[in-house]
Amino acid sequence: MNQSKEQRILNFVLQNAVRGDPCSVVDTIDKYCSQKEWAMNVGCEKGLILDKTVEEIKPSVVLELGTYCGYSAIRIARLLKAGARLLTVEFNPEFAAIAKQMIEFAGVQDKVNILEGPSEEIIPQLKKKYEVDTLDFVFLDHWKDRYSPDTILLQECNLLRKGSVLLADNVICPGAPEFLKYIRNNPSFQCTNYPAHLEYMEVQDAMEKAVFLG
Ligand SMILES: C[C@H](C[C@H]1O[C@@H](n2cnc3c(N)ncnc32)[C@H](O)[C@@H]1O)NC(=O)c1cc(-c2ccc(F)cc2)cc(O)c1O
Ligand SMILES: [Mg+2]
Repeated sequence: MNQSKEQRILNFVLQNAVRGDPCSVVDTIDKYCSQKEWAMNVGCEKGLILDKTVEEIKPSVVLELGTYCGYSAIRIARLLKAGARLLTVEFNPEFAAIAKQMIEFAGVQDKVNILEGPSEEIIPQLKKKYEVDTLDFVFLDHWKDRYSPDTILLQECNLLRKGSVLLADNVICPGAPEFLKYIRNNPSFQCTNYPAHLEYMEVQDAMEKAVFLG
C-alpha cells in the first residue's frame, strides 16, 4: 500500500529534523514542501505573520481550526509562554495521526491538544468538555466556507472576549469571500489584511486579522 504524501512528509521530518527542536521541524517541512511535494501548510512567509501575531498577543488559550500535519500547531506552540495551551481541531483521522507524531517529535506535545472531529461539533464542547473560558487567539485554516459559520458559532458559544484575535489563512487563495464580507461588515470586528503568497508558490494570497471588540 503506497504511502500518503502526509506520511512522506512525516518520514522526511523523522529522518532529517532534530528531535525536540520545533524550528528544525518547521524548516524541514518547508524544505520538503518547497523542493519535493507541495502541501497546504501555512508556510514560511505567512508563518512569519502568524508568529508576529502570536508574539504580540502572548495568548494563554489558542484555538486552531484545521491541524493538517501540525505545521502551524508547532509554529504556534513553540512561541507559547509556560502554562499556555493550544487546542487544534482536525476531522481527518489520518491527518490527525500524522500531526500527533509531528507534534511529539517537535517536543511541543505538552502545550498542544489535538481534538479530532469537525469544528462545528467541537466548538460547542470547548467550555464544558475542554474547560475553556474564552479564547485569546483563533487561527482559521480549515475549509474556507466554514470560516464565517464557525466565527458566528464562536460568538454564540461566548468563546470570544473583548480583544480576542482571529487570524484567517487563505482569504485570497483558495479564498474565503463570504468570510471577508461577513467580518469586514461586522462592527464588532476590527479587520486588518496582510497580503502574502500561497505557501511555496508565487500566487497571491493574504491573511485577515480580526479583533473582536466585544
Ligand atoms: C482545509 C484544509 C486544512 C485542513 O482542515 C481540515 N478541515 C477542514 N474542515 C474541517 C472542519 N470543519 N473541522 C476540522 N478540520 C477541518 C482538513 O481535513 C485539512 O486537514 N486547508 C486547505 O484546504 C487549504 C488549501 C490550500 C490550497 C490552495 C491552492 C490550491 F490549488 C489547493 C489548495 C491552501 C491552504 O493554505 C489550505 O489551508
Ligand atoms: Mg491554509
